[in-house]
Amino acid sequence: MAEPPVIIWEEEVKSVLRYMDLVPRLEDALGKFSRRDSAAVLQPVRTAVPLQKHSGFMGLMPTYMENDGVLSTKFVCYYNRERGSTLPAVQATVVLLDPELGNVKAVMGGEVITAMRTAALLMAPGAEVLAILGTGRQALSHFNVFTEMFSFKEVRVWSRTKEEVARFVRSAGGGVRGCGSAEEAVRGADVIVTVTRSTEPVLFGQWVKAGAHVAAVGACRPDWRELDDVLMQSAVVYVDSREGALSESGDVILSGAEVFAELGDVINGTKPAEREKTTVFKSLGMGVEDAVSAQLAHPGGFLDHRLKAARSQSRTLQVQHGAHQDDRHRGAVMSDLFNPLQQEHGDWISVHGMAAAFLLEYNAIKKLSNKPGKRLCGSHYITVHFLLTFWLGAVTELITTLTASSNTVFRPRCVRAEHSRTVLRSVTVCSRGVRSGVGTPGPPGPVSCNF
Ligand SMILES: NC(=O)C1=CN([C@@H]2O[C@H](COP(=O)(O)OP(=O)(O)OC[C@H]3O[C@@H](n4cnc5c(N)ncnc54)[C@H](OP(=O)(O)O)[C@@H]3O)[C@@H](O)[C@H]2O)C=CC1
Ligand SMILES: O=C(O)C1=NCCCC1
Repeated sequence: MAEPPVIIWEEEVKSVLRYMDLVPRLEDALGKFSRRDSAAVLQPVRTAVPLQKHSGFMGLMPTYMENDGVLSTKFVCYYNRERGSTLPAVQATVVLLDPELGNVKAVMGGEVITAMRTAALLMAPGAEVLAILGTGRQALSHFNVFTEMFSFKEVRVWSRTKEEVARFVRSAGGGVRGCGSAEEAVRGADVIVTVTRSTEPVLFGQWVKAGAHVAAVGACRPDWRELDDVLMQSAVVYVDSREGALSESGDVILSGAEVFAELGDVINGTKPAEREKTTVFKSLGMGVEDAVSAQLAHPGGFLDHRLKAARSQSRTLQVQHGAHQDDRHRGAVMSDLFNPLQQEHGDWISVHGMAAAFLLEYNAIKKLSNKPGKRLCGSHYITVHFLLTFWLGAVTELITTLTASSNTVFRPRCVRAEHSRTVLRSVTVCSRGVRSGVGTPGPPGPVSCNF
């Protein structure tokens, strides 16, 4: 008999999913999708069931990845809420099934998955000014991932409600300029993200700087728009799915714009990323993105130990978002990369490092004590003890991080840090300064467009 399904709540999904794990899987999934190999990805266009009475629809997003043994569907309810409503626009649930038996293996909250997988597709290396139109849930996830991955000189935000702009600026913790109009936000921006529930254009081509990249995330029905015809017809248009765009995107359908490529085509190298031109990525969201995200968070999957840890500890592990300081990018990438490495591999190396430290200390003290006429005691002992444990602790942590990130036999898969945080804690406190000197690793490769 099949096991009963596991329920994974939003908080747990949030605690296990990280961009560093998600980004390469999304990249792989989008590439597979665009090859149109039905054994790699089978994903029909979303079925939308109108919820007329509530100004919304329920989207069904099934996906089968035969080669990977992943079968899933997302149910997503989207509502065009009344202005000022505090109810969420998107509610989602992802169901993972066993493709052979057909039983449900897991049911998980789909809002974090939706927010993270949507934002993770949009990258913009080298851009200096980011403009976000909209201040809701997607606006925040896009702000988080963009500012984690890239160092913008300026971030501007606009939404039609002044108070919402002020709230967004406050919650972003500084470094964001609230704008009084969409035009003010957009003029001169290198990257523009539209994340509104608008059904009419909010972004006009005449405002958009030549060579800018637009990530258009809202307007997901065939008669809804966020971008005007001028922009759609003058830009090079990328989509996540051609079929999806031609049946669901008002911006594509009503403007008559030509779809140049799917993101997967760029990943596969069959179509170029036209970096010098004005580009639009029209995002609608795909089931395969939810499938790989859910597979990541699923028990028994790649992040199983994080899920177990999150469940067994009263506190949950945190998805690190950038500190709102000048070094936000560096800090966020550092913590995103090093915390998991340390969590996964740190104990084993730290325990050995501490043992080595004590051995060295023992030998040093023995040697000093054996010198004719010398006896090591009192303050001398404390000095030697402090210097050795402090600095060796710091060096141990450095070695931990570097070893865990290497691809050698010194990276045992069985190592899990959750067993003995107490051992790590002292070392971590000692070596915080040393850690920040390890050097900034590059951010994970852009999922896709790399515009
Ligand atoms: N492509 C994808 O994969 C996904 C797309 N989406 C889409 O992203 C968009 C944002 O979703 P989400 O952040 O969850 O929604 P929220 O309700 O949290 O935020 C919506 C934002 O849009 C603004 N807005 C609403 N109506 C208008 C309008 N007529 N003109 C200008 N601004 C408006 C709101 O401003 P105010 O506060 O003033 O109302 C608010 O800032 C939606 O269109 C949704 O369909 C969502 C998930 C995935
Ligand atoms: O892909 C998704 O998930 C969504 N896309 C469009 C709007 C609702 C959620």
